[in-house]
Amino acid sequence: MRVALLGSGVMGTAVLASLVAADDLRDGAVAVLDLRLESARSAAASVAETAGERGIEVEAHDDPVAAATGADVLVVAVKPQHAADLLARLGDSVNHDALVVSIAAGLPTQWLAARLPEGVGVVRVMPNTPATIGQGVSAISPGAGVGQDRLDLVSRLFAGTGLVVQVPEDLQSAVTGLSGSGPAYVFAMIDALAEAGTALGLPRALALQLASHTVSGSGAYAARSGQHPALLREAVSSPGGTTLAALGVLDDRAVRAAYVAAVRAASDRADELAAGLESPS
Ligand SMILES: NC(=O)C1=CN([C@@H]2O[C@H](COP(=O)(O)OP(=O)(O)OC[C@H]3O[C@@H](n4cnc5c(N)ncnc54)[C@H](O)[C@@H]3O)[C@@H](O)[C@H]2O)C=CC1
Ligand SMILES: O=C(O)[C@@H]1CCC=N1
Repeated sequence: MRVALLGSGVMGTAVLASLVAADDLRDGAVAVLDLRLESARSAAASVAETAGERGIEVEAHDDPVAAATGADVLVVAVKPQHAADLLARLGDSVNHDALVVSIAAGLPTQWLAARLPEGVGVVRVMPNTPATIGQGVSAISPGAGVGQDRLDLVSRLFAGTGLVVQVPEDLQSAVTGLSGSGPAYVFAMIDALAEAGTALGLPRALALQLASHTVSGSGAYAARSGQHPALLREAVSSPGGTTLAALGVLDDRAVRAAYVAAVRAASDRADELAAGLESPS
């Protein structure tokens, strides 16, 4: 199998690590494309060892046609605003039986399909940055005419990013608002908690360690325990104790409502990105 990874920024590089870990790629090839050849080279270098062990050839390109030619699967990993330009540059280099997988926020499969040769299947995926350490979550949605076999292939190719779930495409903006952008909300929380600890006299490095492990441990506990988070929160909150004093402050400052509004704002922005797209000329 030959895969073309189109865009080797933050997410493209994380997806590349997952691609080279997939059994479907054994003895295959990945062409990594970026306008900035240095970026493509550095992404390729980041997986060189694993790729070498698995007989996968990884090439760096700055020419879209050279990268896309002969690819069975093409992964679009440029910013949504750059996708039209990228697809136009691919010209006739995309095989009619190829599968295009887009991780770009907001871009509908129909919009992508309209810019690709007839018959090319499109799958939309929304990963998140913890994919970099294989602990992300990727939501996948098939476009028109994409069957279960090709969806299963995409699940395998993204398995190295972490959990893979399937959602109808009309839920992709909601997914983007929650898990796609979500790591940023959590990192902002870690930063704030660590700063608070430092202000209370903890050494900065220790405060950061305590904050990030509290978040990762709580996330793993919530995911694995099967208990509702309200019950887990209650188990921390002794009557008349320290936790309820803190939760009272968060309630006074409407932190819960702020999270709800933040996720909605991100989801609305994904819809806006889609609404702002031009029709193919
Ligand atoms: N960063 C994140 O947390 C997530 C990003 N995404 C999506 O992933 C996509 C990529 O995002 P990032 O990796 O964060 O962006 P990035 O800016 O880090 O990477 C994009 C790369 O595409 C390259 N590029 C731009 N135009 C190109 C073209 N015409 N041909 C070849 N290369 C081109 C740029 O040089 C850059 O290296 C976006 O569509 C974003 O919506 C999805 C989920 C999470
Ligand atoms: O901020 C963005 O637009 C991208 C999509 C999801 C996370 N980052």
